[in-house]
Amino acid sequence: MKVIMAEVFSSWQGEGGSVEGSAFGRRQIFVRFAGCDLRCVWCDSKEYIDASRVSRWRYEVEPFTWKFEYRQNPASLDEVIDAVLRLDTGDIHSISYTGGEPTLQVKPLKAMMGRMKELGFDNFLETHGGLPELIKEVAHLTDYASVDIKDETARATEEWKSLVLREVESTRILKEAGAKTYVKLVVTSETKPENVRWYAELLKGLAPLVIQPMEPIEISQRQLMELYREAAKIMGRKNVGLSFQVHKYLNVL
Ligand SMILES: C[S@@+](CC[C@H](N)C(=O)[O-])C[C@H]1O[C@@H](n2cnc3c(N)ncnc32)[C@H](O)[C@@H]1O
Ligand SMILES: Nc1nc2[nH]cc(C(=O)O)c2c(=O)[nH]1
Ligand code: SF4
Ligand SMILES: [Mg+2]
Repeated sequence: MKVIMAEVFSSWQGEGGSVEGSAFGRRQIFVRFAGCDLRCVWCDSKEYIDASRVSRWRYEVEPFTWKFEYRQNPASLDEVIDAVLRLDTGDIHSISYTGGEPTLQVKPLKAMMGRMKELGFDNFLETHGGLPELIKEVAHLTDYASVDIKDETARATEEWKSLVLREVESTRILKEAGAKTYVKLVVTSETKPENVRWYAELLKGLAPLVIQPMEPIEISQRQLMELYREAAKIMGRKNVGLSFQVHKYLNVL
């Protein structure tokens, strides 16, 4: 089976804060799929969102060395799994599937998740959740899920409100399938408190929320805490947390 890959590397999970379902600080092998159907203005993986322009993928040869080898796309599933297994250091909490949007290539994603479970690994899915029909295909193989809600300021799509509703639906599907799931909201200084209140109403009783400032950070601490408080007032004080992209500060992948 073929898949359009971006990269495979070893790191620790740098996002997620301290809510249930987060794997923040855990060792992971990251499998980054090429291609995305959204266009978040602040996306830090822009070079991978047009799959047709990702002619080759890279895999790290040894953890934390920044040494890569390159292969042509499309990759075979077996070569991707080999690249993952050679990075297994015996302390791996879970395999992170990210992108781009991993669910867009749902057939190889599903096959790979099934294979990694057989090999004894847990699966961590990082997704925008905009495609609940595809989430349904992999929910039973997902141990952990981080589902983004795209704020209006991300300008991810013209159909922003319906995207949010689909993301909430994906969260519901993952929870019902037994995946430990949290929702991540990237915020900017332009994020409207009324929008955060809307997301919080939708998520209340469903899944915890982490609020993650867009990098590079431009939102003030005061604004950030105001958004936090609005969400916590609706969802409950134990169901909201902050998340930062810590890997960027520590200069790891
Ligand atoms: C590159 S995305 C890939 C997974 C999926 N497409 C998604 O958006 O959830 C991985 C994570 O990085 C976050 N992210 C990307 N660029 C960011 C930035 N500039 N600041 C903060 N978070 C960012 C996304 O919100 C998402 O949670
Ligand atoms: N260390 C590290 N943690 C991450 N958490 C989410 C990431 C992603 O790009 O999906 C990511 C990433 O690229 N590196
Ligand atoms: S959904 Fe994820 S990969 Fe796609 S543009 Fe937004 S942040 Fe980037
Ligand atoms: Mg990233």
